[in-house]
Formats: sequence, structure tokens, C-alpha cells
Amino acid sequence: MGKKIIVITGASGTGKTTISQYLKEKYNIPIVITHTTRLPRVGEVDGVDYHFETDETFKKNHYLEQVEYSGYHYGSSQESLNAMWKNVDVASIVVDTAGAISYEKKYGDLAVIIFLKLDLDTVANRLRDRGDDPDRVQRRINSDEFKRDLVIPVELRNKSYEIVNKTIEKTEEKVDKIVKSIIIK
Ligand SMILES: Nc1ncnc2c1ncn2[C@@H]1O[C@H](COP(=O)(O)OP(=O)(O)OP(=O)(O)O)[C@@H](O)[C@H]1O
Ligand SMILES: Nc1nc2c(ncn2[C@@H]2O[C@H](COP(=O)(O)O)[C@@H](O)[C@H]2O)c(=O)[nH]1
Repeated sequence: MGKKIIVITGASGTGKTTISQYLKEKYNIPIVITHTTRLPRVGEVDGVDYHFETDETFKKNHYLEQVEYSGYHYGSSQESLNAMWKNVDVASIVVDTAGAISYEKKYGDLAVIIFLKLDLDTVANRLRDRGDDPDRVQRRINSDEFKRDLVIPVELRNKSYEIVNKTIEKTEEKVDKIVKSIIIK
């Protein structure tokens, strides 16, 4: 089997991190940690959930792709992915749809893209239930990036696995099939 990067994308709150953790726990698929200038949420740990950066330190890294999302910078580095691929064949990464398009363009079939989707009301409830500050949830929901990522972009159509993440058991079953198809190839 060759190298693969499972790119998990979709709007904020659709369950991308949850699925990357499922892949790690069930299949030992490590997660490429990305960089951000936003502040950590309660319970988030530097170097585990993100490399948390200031505006100054963020500029010093080399990025494969970077975006601005809801007022903060986010970026993923080639070095982190290459370091993973030295040790394992398959890794996962969680990015917005602009990032997923960059991975698709750069890696083609090596990028296995999973687009998670949900209706707006369900996502908003999940973000609030996650404990996000209600003002921040509102700001995020109003952001152009959030609205954009609720719908699969044209560049990823027919190149992604689309999953409606309503019930976690059904989503995990679909993810299991994707992993098996990668491992068998
Ligand atoms: N199928 C599901 N059913 C119910 N709750 C879910 C499901 N999947 C994820 N969740 C919950 O929804 C919340 C948002 O999930 P998660 O943090 O994984 O989303 P995300 O897409 O990574 O968000 P963000 O992009 O903002 O980091 C979490 O509290 C998570 O436990
Ligand atoms: N294009 C990229 N998107 C990224 C990266 N790291 C995270 N993200 C995405 O940003 C939003 C907001 O994340 P949050 O943790 O503040 O809720 C979400 O869609 C993430 O998937 C990255 O390096 N590049």
C-alpha cells in the first residue's frame, strides 16, 4: 500500500475532529497537527490539539496551505506530513474546505477526502453543546467560511466521500468501509 492522507473536511461542528480521533483510536491512524492563532478552548492542549501560535510565530513556519477562518490564521505544514509518512502509510488531517482543495490538488489520489455535512440547526446545537462561547458560535455561524463549508465545493465533487454525520454509529460504519478500501488497495 502506498502513502495516503485522509483529509477530513466540512463546516465547523460537523464532527471532523471526532472522526479523526475515531481513526486514531480504532485504526492507529495518527493525526497531523496543524497550526492556529486562535486561543485554546477549555481542555485543548498545545502540541496535541493544535500548535497554538501568536501572529508573530505563525509567520515563521512553512505551510503547505494556510487560510484565514473566522478571524484567525490556520495552516498545515509539509514537514509535519512528511514526518508522519516516515513512520506510517496513512495519516489524517482536519482542515476547512479550502485546505481540502489544496490537498486534493497537491496529492490527487493520495488524498482521501471525507466531507462531513449536517443541517445548520444541528451544527449550531452541537457547537453550543460542545461548550463554545455563545457569542463566538454566533460569530462563527455568520462567517463566510462557515456558510461556504456547509456545502461541498465544486472542486471536491466526485472526488470525496460525503457523509451526513447524524448518528455516530452510522458515520463510523461508513468510515470503516473507507478505511478498508484504502488498506486493501
Ligand atoms: N454523530 C454525532 N452525534 C452527536 N454529536 C456529535 C456527533 N459527531 C460529533 N459530535 C459532537 O459534536 C461536537 C462537534 O464535533 P467536532 O468537535 O468533532 O467538530 P469539528 O468539525 O471538528 O469542529 P471544528 O471545526 O469547530 O473544530 C462535539 O461536541 C462532538 O462530540
Ligand atoms: N485549511 C486549514 N484549515 C484548518 C487547519 N487547521 C484547522 N482548520 C480548520 O479551521 C476551522 C476552524 O477550526 P477550529 O478548531 O477553530 O474550530 C475548522 O474547519 C478546521 O478544520 C489548517 O491547518 N488548514
